[in-house]
Amino acid sequence: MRFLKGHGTGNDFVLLPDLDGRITLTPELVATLCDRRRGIGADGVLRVASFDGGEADFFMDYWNADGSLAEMCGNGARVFARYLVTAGLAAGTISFMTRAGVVRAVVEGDAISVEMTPPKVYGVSTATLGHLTLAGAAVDVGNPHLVCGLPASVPLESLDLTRAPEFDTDFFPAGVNVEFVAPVSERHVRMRVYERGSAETMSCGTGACAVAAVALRDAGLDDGTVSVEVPGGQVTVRFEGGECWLRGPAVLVAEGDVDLRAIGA
Ligand SMILES: N[C@@H](CCC[C@H](N)C(=O)O)C(=O)O
Repeated sequence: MRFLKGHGTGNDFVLLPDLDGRITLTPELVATLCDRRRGIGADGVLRVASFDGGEADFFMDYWNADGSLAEMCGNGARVFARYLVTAGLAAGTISFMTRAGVVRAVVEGDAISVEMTPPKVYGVSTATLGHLTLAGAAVDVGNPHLVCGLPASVPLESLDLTRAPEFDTDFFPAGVNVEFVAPVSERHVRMRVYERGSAETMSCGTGACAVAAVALRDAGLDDGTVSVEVPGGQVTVRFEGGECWLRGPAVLVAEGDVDLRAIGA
């Protein structure tokens, strides 16, 4: 099976070109491909499929590393756009379908901007990590997020994210991505994330949008740009006139063929 590997600020993906619809993905196949020892290794899989609906020519079929489906992946969308342009399948402003609706992407040199579902801050819940329980803002970015601000006494680097944070499953019946945030200034934050279905990742685009939305809300602003530092680099999130744009680097690093029998799929 032909694949490419790409990442956006260290959030990495196996891309499977499948414009003729020959690939049948299963949770087991996705989990095997994403296995960092037995497979290729990635935080998720992006199947590049055709779309026939008029609004877009392509469908971003995103799967988390554990084989679960998610509505949206912001970094994945940037890597998906990088693939379409590199493969000569699209140029200029690119539109493609996701499970959260149509997405527009614009290539700006090394960076790619993607128009995201405008984040909706809709409630308050908690996450528990060991002995630390934190209140957080629930944010919908097409997929669910819980944005937890850290007290100044708890350094971001000190968190043990090798284990999943506990959360209120009545509040988030479909699971949640949990962001831990340390402010740098009003419009500059640092974050780490524990992703639903992928564990700790180096970056999360929808998570950055959720965190930026909470930062702007806390500053009493509707519009503005927030810089979000993640372990894998930096992205920016711009809110303007009701739109939300995620911008950051997206690169393809390899391509090849994976032997499905050898990886036990
Ligand atoms: N890394 C992604 C988010 C991927 C989906 C997430 N794990 C979920 O289950 O909602 C991003 O860049 O947005």
